[in-house]
Amino acid sequence: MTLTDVSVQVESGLIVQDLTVRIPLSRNTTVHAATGVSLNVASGRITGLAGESGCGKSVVASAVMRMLPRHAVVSGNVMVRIHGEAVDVLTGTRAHRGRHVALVPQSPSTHFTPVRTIRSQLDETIATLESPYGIEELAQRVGLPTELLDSYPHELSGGLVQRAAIAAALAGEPAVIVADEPTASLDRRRTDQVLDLLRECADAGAAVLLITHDLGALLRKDVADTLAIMYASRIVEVGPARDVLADPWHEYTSALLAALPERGLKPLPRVTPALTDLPPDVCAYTGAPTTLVTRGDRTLRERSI
Ligand SMILES: Nc1ncnc2c1ncn2[C@@H]1O[C@H](COP(=O)(O)OP(=O)(O)OP(=O)(O)O)[C@@H](O)[C@H]1O
Ligand code: NI
Repeated sequence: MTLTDVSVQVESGLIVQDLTVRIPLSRNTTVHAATGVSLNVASGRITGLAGESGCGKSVVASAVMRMLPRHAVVSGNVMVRIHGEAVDVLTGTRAHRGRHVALVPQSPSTHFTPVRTIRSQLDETIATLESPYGIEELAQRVGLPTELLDSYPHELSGGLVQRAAIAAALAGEPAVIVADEPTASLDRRRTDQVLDLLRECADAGAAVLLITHDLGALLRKDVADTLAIMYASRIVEVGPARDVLADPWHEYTSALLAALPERGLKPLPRVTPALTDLPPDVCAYTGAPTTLVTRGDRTLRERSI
């Protein structure tokens, strides 16, 4: 089975098949923002998507959220399956946002407007999404003390605002939650709390795509079931998170792990190339022509010659 056959594995959840996104900047310059990205996230599971800044992680999130720039050229499939029924994200209506798929953003304080209380903004989300939940119920679910609901975003810590953002994401009972660097501005304790909360969301049935460049947190918390590693717009390997972290198959994954502070901060041997200047059909990391090869439950982009 290859990665492109993933649809048969996911009864409920998110399926990304061969997603390619090109963003024209000028007549001669195009950003190769995502190339042949295939990923699946089953209901009840967390799939981590990790890689350095600028490799295309948020572009994948934007495709799933239907938030790509209008002039982006997109091919491939993004589907949300709910009990076997598929919603085509790329061609369907925008109504799916918040209901089928919800975003937990990187900077929740920019997600909420500063001039209104958390309560009024959550109330609005609940009304817009016709949420089955009341505000107190949602606040309790994410561990946001209800007496803080009348605060303005700037009056709360980053961790608490992130909980409010997760409450907003849960309001529409989404089948899929895309968390794009949800712990980027948080200290270790609050990072761990948010990761625990995402685990609870998955345990309650959501398919969670967790975008991060913090492999250290994934190692520490063991929160992802599956882990995909992305480099210069392409997935270079994917497999059970524990296996990928303990025994990386791609040299880029090994380099990322060696660069962690707890592993000696070894500088990455190559800088990330500009995505405007990518060679076709070769791995930007190794320079070799590559194919995706699947062995058991792991897939690797490996040299084809
Ligand atoms: N709207 C856009 N217009 C033009 N280029 C874009 C746009 N959005 C993203 N890009 C480019 O696409 C590439 C991938 O960006 P993306 O934001 O997905 O990276 P990322 O992996 O999420 O990085 P980070 O970890 O810093 O968030 C980058 O080269 C970026 O400059
Ligand atoms: Ni990003």
